[in-house]
Amino acid sequence: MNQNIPFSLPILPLAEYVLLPSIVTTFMVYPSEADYLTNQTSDYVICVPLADKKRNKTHATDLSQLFHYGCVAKVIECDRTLPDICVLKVEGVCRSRIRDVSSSDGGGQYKALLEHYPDQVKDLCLQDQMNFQTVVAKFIEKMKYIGVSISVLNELGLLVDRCHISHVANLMLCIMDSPFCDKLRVLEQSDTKQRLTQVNDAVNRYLKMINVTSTNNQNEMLFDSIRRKFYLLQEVNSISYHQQEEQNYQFKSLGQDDEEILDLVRKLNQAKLPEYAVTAVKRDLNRLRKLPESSSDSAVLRIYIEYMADLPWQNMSATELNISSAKQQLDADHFGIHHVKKRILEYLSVLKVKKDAKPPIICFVGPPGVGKTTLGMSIATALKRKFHRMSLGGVRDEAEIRGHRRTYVGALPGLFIHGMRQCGVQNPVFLLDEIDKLVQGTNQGDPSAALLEVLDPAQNSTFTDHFLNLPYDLSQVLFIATANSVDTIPKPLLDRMEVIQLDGYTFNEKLHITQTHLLPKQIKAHGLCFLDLGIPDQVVMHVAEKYTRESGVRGLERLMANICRYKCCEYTNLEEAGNLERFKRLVDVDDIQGILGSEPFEDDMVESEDMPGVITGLAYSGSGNGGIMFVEASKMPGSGNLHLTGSLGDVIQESAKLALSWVKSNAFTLKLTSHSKENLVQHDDIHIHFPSGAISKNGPSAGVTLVCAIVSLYSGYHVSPTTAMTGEISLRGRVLPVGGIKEKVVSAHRAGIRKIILPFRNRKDVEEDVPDKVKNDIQFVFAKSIWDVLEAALIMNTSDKWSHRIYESRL
Ligand SMILES: Nc1ncnc2c1ncn2[C@@H]1O[C@H](COP(=O)(O)OP(=O)(O)OP(=O)(O)O)[C@@H](O)[C@H]1O
Repeated sequence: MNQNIPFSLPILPLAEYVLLPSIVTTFMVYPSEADYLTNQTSDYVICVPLADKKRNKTHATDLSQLFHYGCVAKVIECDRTLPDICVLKVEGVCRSRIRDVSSSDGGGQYKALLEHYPDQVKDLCLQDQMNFQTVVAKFIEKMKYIGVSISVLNELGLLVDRCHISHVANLMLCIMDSPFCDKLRVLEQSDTKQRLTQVNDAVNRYLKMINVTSTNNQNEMLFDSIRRKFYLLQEVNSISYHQQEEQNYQFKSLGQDDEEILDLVRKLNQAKLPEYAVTAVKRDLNRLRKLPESSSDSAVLRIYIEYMADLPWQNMSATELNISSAKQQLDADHFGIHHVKKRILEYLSVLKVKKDAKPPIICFVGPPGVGKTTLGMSIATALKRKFHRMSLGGVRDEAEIRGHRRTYVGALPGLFIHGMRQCGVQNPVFLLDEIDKLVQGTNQGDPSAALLEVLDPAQNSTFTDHFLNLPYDLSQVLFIATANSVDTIPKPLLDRMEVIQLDGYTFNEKLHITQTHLLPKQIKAHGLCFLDLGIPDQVVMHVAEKYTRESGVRGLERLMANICRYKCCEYTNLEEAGNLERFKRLVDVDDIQGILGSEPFEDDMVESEDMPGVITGLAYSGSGNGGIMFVEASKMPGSGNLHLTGSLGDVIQESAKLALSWVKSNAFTLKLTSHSKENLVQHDDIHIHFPSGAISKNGPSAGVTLVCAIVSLYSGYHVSPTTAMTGEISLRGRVLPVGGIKEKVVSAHRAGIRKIILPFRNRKDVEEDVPDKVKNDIQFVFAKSIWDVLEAALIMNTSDKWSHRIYESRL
C-alpha cells in the first residue's frame, strides 16, 4: 500500500456503484465537485457508496446515507472537455472505514476521517488460494465456451497468476456485474478469507445462472450482454491495472499470444534475467511469435527460451553453515577417514569465514567404493545446498560440456547448464564424478579443455555455453571432483584441484563400516528392522576375507544385501509354513556357504618351501588392491638371453633388464664369478616368470625382487618365504620409493608375511598409514641400496658375506 495516503480525504459519494481496490473506472461529476476533489494536496479521494442507492443529483449528499466503508481512489485523469460535466478517471487503491465526516467549506463538500485497511494475503492459506484459482479457471472455461474473446480471457488468466488474489476477486465481482449488496458486503469485509469465500459463492451463483437460463433466446441475450461487458471492460481499461504492473516486468505479453507463449512470458518474468540476457531473449521471443508452430526453428527457439526461463539467475539456497553440525553429518555418514573429514571441515570453515572465498576445487582420489561420491553428498547436506552429480566417465565430446550451437538439429546445452536448470538455484554442489575417465584426444574437441574454464574460479563467472550463447555465472557453484587415479587426469585440470587421497580400507575398518553403516542400511532397505537380524563380527570378517577382493566396501555391501535377501526369503517361507519358531535371527559362519555359495577367492598364502630363485614381491593394482606376487627365475644353457613371461608391461620388462645388468656388473663383488671380467651369463639363458599369467603386471616396483631372484638363483642362497620386498632400482643400485605401501603391507600381512623390505624413503608411509596391529606383527627393513636388500633377504652365513661392498659416494 502506498504509505502516503492521507487519513483525511474529500468524499466522492457514489450511487449504485461500489468501487473496489485496483479497479480503474470513470465517473461523471459536476465541475464544481471536480474542482473540489482535484484541488487538494494529494491525488486521492474516498469513494463512498450511498447505502440506499439513490444519489440526489441536485442536493448535497445526505450524510446518513453514506456507507460506513469506502474505497480510497487515486485520481488518474480529469477530463473537462465536455460542457457542464467532467469525466474523472480513478483507480481503487484500498478499503477504508469512515470514522468521521466533516464539512470542509459548508457548501456541501465533505471530508472523511479514515482508517485504511490494505489487502493482506498472509492470512490466506495455500488451499484457499488454490480453491479460488480453480473457481476462476472454471469461470474462464465457461466464458470461452460462450464465445468471449480468447485474448481477453488470456489476460484474465495471466492476472490470476500475477496479481494480488483479492484484486482478482474484486475484478471478478466487477466483471460479473454482481448485485450492489454483494459488493457492499465485500467492501466492508475485513477478513480476506471471508471475502474470497463471498466472491467464490458469487462466481458459483453466476455460473449456475448461466447454466439454467433456459430458452435459446434468453441464452443468446445473456451471452451477448456478457460478451459486450467484457469488451467494454477492456475498452474502459478496467483490467488495465495489470498493465501497470506489467510495466515492471521485463517481458510483455501481446494480445495474439497463444497459451504456450503466455506461459513462457510468465516464466521469463519470474526468472528475473540479467539485462544482457533480456535483450537476447526478447529478440528470440519476437522471432518465435513470427514463426509457424510446426517449423523446426520454432521448436529450437522454444527450447532455448524455456531453458533461459528455467535457469536460476537469482535464486540461491539459503546456506547457514554450522561447522559442528557439518562434522556430525560427516561422522554420521562415514566411518573413519579422519584426515579426509578434517580437510573437509577446514575447507568449510574457510567458506564460513569468507563468504566470497574461492577455495581450490577438492578432488577425492581413491579406489572404487571408498566413499568418494557419498562424501560429496554429505558435504552438500552439511551445507544445506542442492546436490547434482554428473558422471564424466566416457565423456568424449567437448559439446557435452559446453553444449551444441543452436544451428545444430537437436541442439542442447552442456552438462553444466543442464545441471543448473535441474537444481534451480545458483549455488548447488556439483560432483564431477570420474574426472579421470574423460576421453582425451578425440576428433570431437577436448572435453578436458572445456572443463578448464568451468573449474577456474577466475573464469567461471562468465562461462559461455554454446547453446545459450551468453555468459552464465557458475562462480557460486561448489565443485567437487572424484577420480580413481591422478595419473590420467590432464595436468592443467589437476593443477586447478586440491587432491585428497582416500586409501583402501583394512579388514578391521571394513568390519566397522559394515556393522555401523552398511548392515543397518541394508536391513532397513529390506524391511527387516522388526526381525532384529544379527550378523556377528566374525561372520562379517569371514565374508570380507573370503568373498571380497576390493579396497572399498561396495562388494561387501552387496554381499550384506544378499544375506538380507536370503533371510527375508527364509522368513517368508517359514511364516507361510507356520514354522516361524525355526527362524534363526543370528547368521552363523557355517551358514555363509549356503547363502553366498562357495568362496570365490583363495587366500594369497606364502609358499611353504623356499627355493633359490623364487622370491616374494609385493604388488599394488591401480584399483587399490594390494597382494603378494611371486617371481621365479631359472637358468638354462644358452647365450645370455633374458626371457620374461607373465603378461608383463614395458616398465616391468625394463626393470628386469636393469636388474640383470646390475647383477652382471656386480657379479664379481657378489662372488658369483671368479674374475671381474667374466660374463656371468655367458653360457646361460635366464627365464623370469611371474605366475598368474592372465593378470597383466606393470610398474617399476618389482626391481629389488628381480635383483634378489637373479642373485639367489646364481648364489644358491635362499630367501625365506615369509620375507617379501618391493622397491624400484636404479642402475647404480639405489632403491627408490614406490606407491601403494599401505595396501601392499596390509595384504602381505594377511598372506602370512612377517618381514618386509621397503625403500628407505617409504618409511614415513609405514609410520603414518599402516595400522598398528599390522606394524606390530611385521619386521620392517628400510633399504637405501640393493646391498641392504640382499643382506636382509638372503639367508647366508656371516662368513659368506660380501667384503667388497661398494658404497655410493656422497660427494
Ligand atoms: N567410510 C565409510 N563409512 C560408511 N560407508 C562407506 C564408507 N566408505 C564407503 N562407504 C559406502 O560404500 C558405498 C560406496 O561408496 P561410493 O559410491 O561413495 O564409492 P566411490 O568411492 O564413489 O566409488 P567409485 O569410484 O566407484 O565411484 C556407499 O554406500 C557408501 O556409503
